[in-house]
Amino acid sequence: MNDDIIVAIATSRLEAAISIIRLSGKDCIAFVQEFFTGKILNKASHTITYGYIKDGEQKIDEVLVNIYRGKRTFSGEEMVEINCHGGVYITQKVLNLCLKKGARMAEHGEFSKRAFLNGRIDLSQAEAISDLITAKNDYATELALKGIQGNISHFIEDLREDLIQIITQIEVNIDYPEYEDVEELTADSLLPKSQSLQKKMNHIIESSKNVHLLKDGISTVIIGKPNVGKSSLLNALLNEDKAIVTDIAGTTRDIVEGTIRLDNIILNMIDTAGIRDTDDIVENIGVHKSKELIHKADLVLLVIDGSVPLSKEDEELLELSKDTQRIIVVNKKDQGHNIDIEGISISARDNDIDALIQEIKKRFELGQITAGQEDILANARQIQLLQRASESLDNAIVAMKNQVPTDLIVTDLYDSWENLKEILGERAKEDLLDELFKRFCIGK
Ligand SMILES: Nc1nc2c(c(=O)[nH]1)N(C=O)[C@@H](CNc1ccc(C(=O)N[C@@H](CCC(=O)O)C(=O)O)cc1)CN2
Ligand SMILES: Nc1nc2c(ncn2[C@@H]2O[C@H](COP(=O)(O)OP(=O)(O)OP(=O)(O)O)[C@@H](O)[C@H]2O)c(=O)[nH]1
Ligand SMILES: [Mg+2]
Repeated sequence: MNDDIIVAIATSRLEAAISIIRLSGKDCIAFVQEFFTGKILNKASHTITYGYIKDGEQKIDEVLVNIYRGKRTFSGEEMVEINCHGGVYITQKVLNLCLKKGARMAEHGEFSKRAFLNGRIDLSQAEAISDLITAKNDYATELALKGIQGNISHFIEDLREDLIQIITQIEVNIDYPEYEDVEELTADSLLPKSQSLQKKMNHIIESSKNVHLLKDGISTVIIGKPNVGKSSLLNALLNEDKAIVTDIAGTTRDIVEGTIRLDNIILNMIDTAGIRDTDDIVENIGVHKSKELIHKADLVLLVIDGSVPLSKEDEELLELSKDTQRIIVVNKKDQGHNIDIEGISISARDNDIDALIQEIKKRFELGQITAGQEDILANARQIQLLQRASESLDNAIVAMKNQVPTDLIVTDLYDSWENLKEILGERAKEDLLDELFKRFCIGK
């Protein structure tokens, strides 16, 4: 099955100057030679040849063809790229010809999947390729590029190296209890090594936790009692009249969303229904949703009307959001503030929101994450596996402290080992791979 020649349009499917049609699989150079006038059969790898794509005697397009001989290619097997004219129709025509001649349409991410299956890259590198394509800011691109170069692979390998040393020390002792050079195997000698390894793991887990903020943006919910100016704030941040603003309390019923970029920070904002006790059924559903969102969000903007004294509803919201990452926004500054609370003063109506923007930037100085910190995981899958590795190691540590027989300790250590392997996809099952590569785009 892996001998199939797969084909896909590898460029944007819009009208453009040039499109690349990418093929991968055994003997795909000979395959393309059948309908290409340039001579590529005996050309060296990584060369470009000019000619025409022909369907029988019929010229289809004037093209350049790149050939890549296995295994040193993107997919780790023989590849061809046809650079045709970038019209939507002409590109489709060349693709259809490849299909007619016997290639099959590539699935999402199948070129990268082959690169993985052919051993050219590991799973963390494959994920990084996908991340680079979907990256929306500099942090995300830098992180993804490091991942492609094997940054994650390397520090996971280092953890594995530490772990295997501990395991070996125990195994050698089990197998050759009389062997003289074996470091004396007491909990005293294994424990410090295991603890320092666990510390390394936990450090990586901690520093990786904010990565989703940087890659996917900060989910930001705007809450407050009715009429304080939540929708006005959303509109001011978005710089457009997206949400309806009126002086009627209870204007926003359902959530309104919008995304802005503050330098490299992406805010995915949600404007909610003002929170109050109400008999209106529709409004009540909105209020319920707003309360739920408070605990799901990465950032809560609690809006308070500063022109009037703090009300019971404000107090409730202050209490409800007190354990979240929260900014108290005191609105209607233009009317003069008549309130005693620490917060950021703004006037949403007059677009006077700079202080708030500065505060958000200060709270999320995400640049630090990539600048200083080298060892960072890229996604929830990887973090979860490292967490499991750390938990298994913890079991082993507890066992060591309790002088449990070493052959039992080894079982936990192997568990830890397996989880580390899975981060790089070494144990990944077929269905997991399918699931992962489905998220890639066609042609990647
Ligand atoms: N035309 C074209 N442009 C492209 C790609 C491509 O496949 N084709 N890429 C695809 O995404 C990216 C570049 N990434 C690539 C990664 C590895 C190899 C590759 O051939 N690797 C071999 C040989 C490396 C070498 O010669 O040193 C290897 O690693 O063994 C090629 C492209 C972006 N631009
Ligand atoms: N003076 C003044 N009025 C404001 C300011 N921001 C909003 N308003 C007014 O306050 C009223 C309510 O604004 P909205 O943005 O609809 O308030 P909301 O919090 O979304 O209200 P609900 O959706 O009903 O919960 C409108 O009349 C706005 O023009 C401000 O900074 N200063
Ligand atoms: Mg509103």
